[in-house]
Amino acid sequence: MAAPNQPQKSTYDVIVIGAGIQGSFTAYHLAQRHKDTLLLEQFLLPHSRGSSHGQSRIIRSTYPQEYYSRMMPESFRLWQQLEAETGTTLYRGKESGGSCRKGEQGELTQTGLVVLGPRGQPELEACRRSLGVDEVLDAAALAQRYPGFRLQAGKVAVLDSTAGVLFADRALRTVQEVFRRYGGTLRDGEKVLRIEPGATVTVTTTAGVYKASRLIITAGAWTGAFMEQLGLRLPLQPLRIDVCYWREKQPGSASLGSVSPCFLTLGLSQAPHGIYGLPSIEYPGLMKVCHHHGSPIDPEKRDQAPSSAPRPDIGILSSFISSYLPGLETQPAVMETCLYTNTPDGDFILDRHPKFSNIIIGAGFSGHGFKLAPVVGKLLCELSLGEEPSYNMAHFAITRFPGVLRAAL
Ligand SMILES: Cc1cc2nc3c(=O)[nH]c(=O)nc-3n(C[C@H](O)[C@H](O)[C@H](O)COP(=O)(O)OP(=O)(O)OC[C@H]3O[C@@H](n4cnc5c(N)ncnc54)[C@H](O)[C@@H]3O)c2cc1C
Ligand SMILES: O=C(O)[C@@H]1CCCC=N1
Repeated sequence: MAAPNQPQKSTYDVIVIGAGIQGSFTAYHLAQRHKDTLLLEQFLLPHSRGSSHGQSRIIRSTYPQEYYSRMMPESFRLWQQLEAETGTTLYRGKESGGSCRKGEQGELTQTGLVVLGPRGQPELEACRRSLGVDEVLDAAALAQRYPGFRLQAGKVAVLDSTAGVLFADRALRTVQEVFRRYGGTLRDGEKVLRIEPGATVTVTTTAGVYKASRLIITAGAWTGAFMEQLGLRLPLQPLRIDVCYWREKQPGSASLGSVSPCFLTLGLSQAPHGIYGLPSIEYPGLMKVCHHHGSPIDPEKRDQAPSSAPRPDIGILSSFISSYLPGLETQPAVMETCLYTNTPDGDFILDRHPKFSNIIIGAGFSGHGFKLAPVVGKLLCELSLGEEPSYNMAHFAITRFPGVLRAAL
């Protein structure tokens, strides 16, 4: 809020639209580099209407695609740097300390992560290679290590012992605090209504008009609508995700609550999009197990789905749980909602607008962007400052989608 009788500042070096984890980390990098930065958020913070809310997200080194696994060491380092800068614990994993400790969040465990799938499945093999390990665990080896899991015939597990759980809400709050500490301006409860491109970009919100020589759009599930305004039809599909928490049949008996690893599946015929799970943080005794997919949704209407609407995800999860996690009940005890914004290939969009090179887009995080937000923010910052990005950006380019450019120009 500007002081009474003082005109509100309206000109910045850079404006970032959307204070989810991607916009907040982008703004953090810009402010750290002494750019006068305005971060705009439509909702009052904190809010639970986008993709970055909730207590937990998986962080892992392993990825089937090497262009993501190559970014993970830097991402781990930047998360640790933020922890050190603020004296805040942001995740529980091997690097951040021992195996079991009592903290604000209760009894937490160094989790690790197992990737489950058919023996020899190409993406599972790529995950194994990304970790530089030879070993795969069969059913007996996995059960010995993690008694809650029952691997089905022909399936194996690859262990990523670097993996852990990020405390998502706390991470978001922390990065925004540091952004402000570096001199950045965060205005929440202020929705962007219009963008006028040009050498100086003009941004009109519900509360004011701002100008900057650079603009970054990280508006999550709302990004597609902005892009239409700017002559681009990006293939972004918002999905409504059922976030499900499952109770142990006998509390403590299945070693699933707080002491299980994270997991994700690849190449299971019963769940081609994948299923993933995390030990309990938000609800003691419940395990978070979700389908890596959901139903198409307009983000403005996310809460209008009738409670009687079919929930195919629950059937897929129940069947997976009865086979692989038999210590859990087969109906969820708690269900919440979150949004993914998917691209057709599941890769992010991190690029300049093809016509307006001072407008940068960070979108399409396809349900796996949180862990990489420190690096994504750095890349979006570099793109906006006209610098050579630190990583090869070919997989994140807008031009990989035919037809998008023609619509723009
Ligand atoms: C259930 C679930 C589980 C996940 N699990 C993992 C995981 O384990 N590991 C992992 O790495 N990733 C995970 N992800 C993915 C990760 O959370 C997302 O990729 C990430 O949060 C996307 O952040 P974002 O900043 O792009 O979007 P958002 O958080 O949605 O931020 C966009 C912001 O822009 C604002 N905005 C939009 N329009 C306007 C406007 N007109 N004016 C001003 N502001 C505007 C929105 O209000 C919103 O706050 C998961 C996602 C979900 C939903
Ligand atoms: O990115 C992650 O680790 C999670 C689990 C796998 C699917 C998506 N999100």
